[in-house]
Amino acid sequence: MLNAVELEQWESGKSVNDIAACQGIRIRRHCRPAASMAEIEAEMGAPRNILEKIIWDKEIEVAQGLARSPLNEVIESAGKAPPTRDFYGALAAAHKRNGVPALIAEVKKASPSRGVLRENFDPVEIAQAYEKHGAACLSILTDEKYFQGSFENLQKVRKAGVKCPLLCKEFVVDKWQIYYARAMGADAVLLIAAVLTDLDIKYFLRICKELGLTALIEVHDEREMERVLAINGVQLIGINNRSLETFIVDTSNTKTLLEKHGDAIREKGILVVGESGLFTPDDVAYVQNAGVSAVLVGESLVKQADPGQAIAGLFGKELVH
Ligand SMILES: O=P(O)(O)OC[C@@H](O)[C@@H](O)c1c[nH]c2ccccc12
Repeated sequence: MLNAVELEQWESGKSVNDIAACQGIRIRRHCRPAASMAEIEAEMGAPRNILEKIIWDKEIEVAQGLARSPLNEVIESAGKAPPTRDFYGALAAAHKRNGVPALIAEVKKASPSRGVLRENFDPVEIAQAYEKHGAACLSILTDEKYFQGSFENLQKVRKAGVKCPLLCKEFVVDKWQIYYARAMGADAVLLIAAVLTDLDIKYFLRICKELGLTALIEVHDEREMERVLAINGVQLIGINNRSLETFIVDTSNTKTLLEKHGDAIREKGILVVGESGLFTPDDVAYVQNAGVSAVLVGESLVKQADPGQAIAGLFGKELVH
């Protein structure tokens, strides 16, 4: 059986990377999960940027995950997981209640651009502090190699009794990861438009719908925003102020993209999340005025001695549930 991507490739005679390039996607796939990185680089050259490097490692990691936990088993455990919590609904309600963008607080130990953000990192303690201080939802980094996260952290936070809906912050390239995230307790998954073709996004959205997961679709530029707005069934769009290819952070990115597309977004009832590089109440007000209903924040909270208390500092007031 061919999957949707393979079918399109077979019908058009184009490779996955040709199709992606036609959509303006710069990230290539090696599609050789059993090969060594040296062999892959001999064929394709070195990865062109950090995001491409992460994706190349992820393709190999997913193949290893599949070998350990076959797809049918993971689908079965996803089916047995307790029901999802409403990620979209929690953001909309918190925004209304507090009059400031709803907070998705990120459980983030490290990142490739900033290194280790917090020594003595206790994911459950941080998650509970965020929840106590009014975060609407939490984002749990699961990538191990570049962010020092884990699926175990996601599972631990869920099992510790945290009630906020949880976003699995992963570099999704394969449906196996979506079922796995659900099996580990996720209520939402991130899909990155810089990495995924339109067909990938549509296919993954169907799987999310079937599992009751919310998809947060991340865009960084005009082209990605246009692609995502042309896809039916999108509920949540994240505008990343940080380029995952260059690490450059620019909060005016949110403003520029919403000036152009805000009307279309509102018409469709899509909520926008302002992501990355937010440190002060002024930063939050700036993206709020640009039109976001929620913000995704990691570094500025996780770096403080008390990440829960840091929330009131970020918003200039206490948030309530
Ligand atoms: O730590 P910051 O600058 O507050 O950013 C949080 C979040 O936006 C960032 O971690 C992020 C946004 N999109 C991503 C995709 C993959 C990994 C990480 C991210």
